Amino acid sequence: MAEYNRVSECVGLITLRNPPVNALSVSQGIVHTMQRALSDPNVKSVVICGQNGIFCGGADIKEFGSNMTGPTLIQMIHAIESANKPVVAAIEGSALGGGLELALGCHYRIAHSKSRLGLPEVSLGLLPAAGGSQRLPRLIGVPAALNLITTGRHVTAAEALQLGIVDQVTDHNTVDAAVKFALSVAGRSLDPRRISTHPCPQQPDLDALFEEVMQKVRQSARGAIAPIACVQAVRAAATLPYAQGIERERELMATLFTSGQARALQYCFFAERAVGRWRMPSGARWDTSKPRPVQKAAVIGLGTMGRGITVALAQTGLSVIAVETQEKQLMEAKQAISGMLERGAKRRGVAPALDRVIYSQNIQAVADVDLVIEAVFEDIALKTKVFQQLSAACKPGTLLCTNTSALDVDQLASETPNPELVVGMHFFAPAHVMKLLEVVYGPRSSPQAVATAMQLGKKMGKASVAVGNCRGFVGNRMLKPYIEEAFFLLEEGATPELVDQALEEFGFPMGVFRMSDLSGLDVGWRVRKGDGLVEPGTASGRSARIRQGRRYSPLGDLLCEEGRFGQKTGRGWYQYDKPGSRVARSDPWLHSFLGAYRAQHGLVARRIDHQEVLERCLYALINEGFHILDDGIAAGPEDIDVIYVSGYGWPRHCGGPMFYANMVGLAKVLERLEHYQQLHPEVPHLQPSSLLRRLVASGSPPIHKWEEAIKKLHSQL
Ligand SMILES: C/C=C(\C)C(=O)SCCNC(=O)CCNC(=O)[C@H](O)C(C)(C)COP(=O)(O)OP(=O)(O)OC[C@H]1O[C@@H](n2cnc3c(N)ncnc32)[C@H](O)[C@@H]1OP(=O)(O)O
Repeated sequence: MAEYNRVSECVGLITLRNPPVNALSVSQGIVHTMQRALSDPNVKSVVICGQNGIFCGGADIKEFGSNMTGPTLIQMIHAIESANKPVVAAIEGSALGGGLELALGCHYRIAHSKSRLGLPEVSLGLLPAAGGSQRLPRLIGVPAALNLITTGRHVTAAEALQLGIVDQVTDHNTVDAAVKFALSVAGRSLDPRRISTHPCPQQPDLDALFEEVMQKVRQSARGAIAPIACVQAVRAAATLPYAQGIERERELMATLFTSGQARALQYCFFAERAVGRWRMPSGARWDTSKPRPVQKAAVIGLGTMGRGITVALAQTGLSVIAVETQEKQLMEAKQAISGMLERGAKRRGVAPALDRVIYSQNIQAVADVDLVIEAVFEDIALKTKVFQQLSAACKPGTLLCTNTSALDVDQLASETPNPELVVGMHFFAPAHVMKLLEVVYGPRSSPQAVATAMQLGKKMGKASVAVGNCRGFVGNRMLKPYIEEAFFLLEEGATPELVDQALEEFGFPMGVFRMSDLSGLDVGWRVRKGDGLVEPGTASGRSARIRQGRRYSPLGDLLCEEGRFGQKTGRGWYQYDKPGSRVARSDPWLHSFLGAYRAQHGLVARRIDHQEVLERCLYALINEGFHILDDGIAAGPEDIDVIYVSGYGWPRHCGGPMFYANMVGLAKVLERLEHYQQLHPEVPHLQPSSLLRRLVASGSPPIHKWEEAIKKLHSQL
């Protein structure tokens, strides 16, 4: 996996060969090839590069679960650093994690201008434990190293040069430049080039710096342990001799390596890639379905969602026709979209894509686009009308996409002459920022339409997940029982503060009630009204809380009747200084309202602890996830987990709801659902899904075997 050649007569060239990213497999022969180069008297210096334009993507993450043998990365890098001939890293593509650590063990680093470097181990629940946490602060100073190691961000070659990580940046052939450089430094003393022998650059008030960074990291980590261990490791670099620092790095890594969080984060890494390999129940798949090229798109309806989608498309390099029928709204949208494009461009240091967007009041302007995204108000009659107009206005073959969070994609498709061209593209607000996109296929959507929407989503930088058509698709369908349980907990004695605190301690950025205040209580109220669940009046007792044969909490409706829509009205589950304010404060009115409500309904408040909040809200959500898998709406648990981690704030270090269920143990989840179902028989979403029961009965297979197990279980039905 490492090839050795001699070039320019006296330079040993070691090429890492382990496609696709030249990950450092432990069995790799770098040590062996290094020994060859060092023992060859004709070799004066050595260059290490990677094949196919990528230096090295780091340690092989797939190997983390297995028993690893052979020289450790630390030993290998140490051997390189102690070599008595100069070793130069020729960095193209990526030098990440163990890849950058290997480069830091080299005496010099030459990078291509388009390469990117970083220590992203923290995002896998780890720390740079091949000496990276000890060498980087010695090379670039404590503050910069802390920033890179605790965030895991990748830096450009230009920034790496500025920080002092690399010695030279080239626009030309990197290996040639490195070989030339290696020849020029042959014979020079290597002592000043061995980073591990340097002290960390002096830093005034080190304690205050670490305290400040630790506080910041704890706040943003939301329960993740790796960022904290990263700070501790850098602190060791700043305060201890290298050998002791390495020992501290090893201890910290040992704790992280076997933690559930590292497993969860590594699962997320692979799950994000797995969702790109989508498949539909019809048998259509990513690798046999060719996407259509999309150069020109249109967005219909320029409310909040339409504006965000327009910005996302334009920033991806597409020409966009943005349509809004009312002149005033069109002008307002134009101003807002231009502002968003300008701010985005400023952040990314590029020119704003203002001229990529053409504004029109006329739907006929979409005549020659390749794809349309309809983003009008969430009303089936209005969307149907728009779809009919689009079918008449667009050139044959134009893909028609609807941005809906709840409506039936198949029903809309049936209103067009070409239902195979219709898919849902469910964006999340703000659409140019949020990473998630649900691509919703109906029974008649063609594989090509799905492939095109998935590819467009990927180009926009979204985690795009293909899902089947059902009420709420995947994300919102699972959210419903989660929210309902939270309402029931309030009826039984909890407060919004208690529920939110439990969920935020678990790792959600916002608890369910703060989130509801942010998105607006009126949104759910409108949906419940549409479903015929909202009854005006003040009926009391148990029967008033049973609707359509199941337990129902009218608490949200009652708040809406009071005009409490959340942040936008300055009152909701919390109070705010003024409408639009974001700082939620506990509201005594709400507490006395809850007391009066319980009294009116004959409910006696009891003490509810965090564990009950988590079990009832999370297990109800997870249970719906099992229904979704059973129904074939999501092809596998990874699809659900990516949706929850990228769009719903599920803490990444818990891997997503299905991974979490797997980690807690399916039997335990089943037992707790059964327990709560006995206590609340009128709550159908606490009734364990038959798939969960069948998986437990078949011995609770690990998550990577669920898909196979589900296929087997389905074939037995
Ligand atoms: C201690 C720990 C140490 C010392 C470590 O080094 S931990 C690993 C640190 N490295 C990383 O976190 C880098 C992870 N990889 C990436 O960020 C990206 O893959 C990339 C920037 C290197 C390339 O990106 P891109 O071109 O978009 O390609 P993909 O991301 O789709 O990846 C292609 C396939 O390669 C697999 N892959 C990538 N990195 C690794 C790795 N380090 N170990 C094992 N496999 C890796 C990835 O899963 C893709 O596989 P398929 O999905 O195609 O099967």
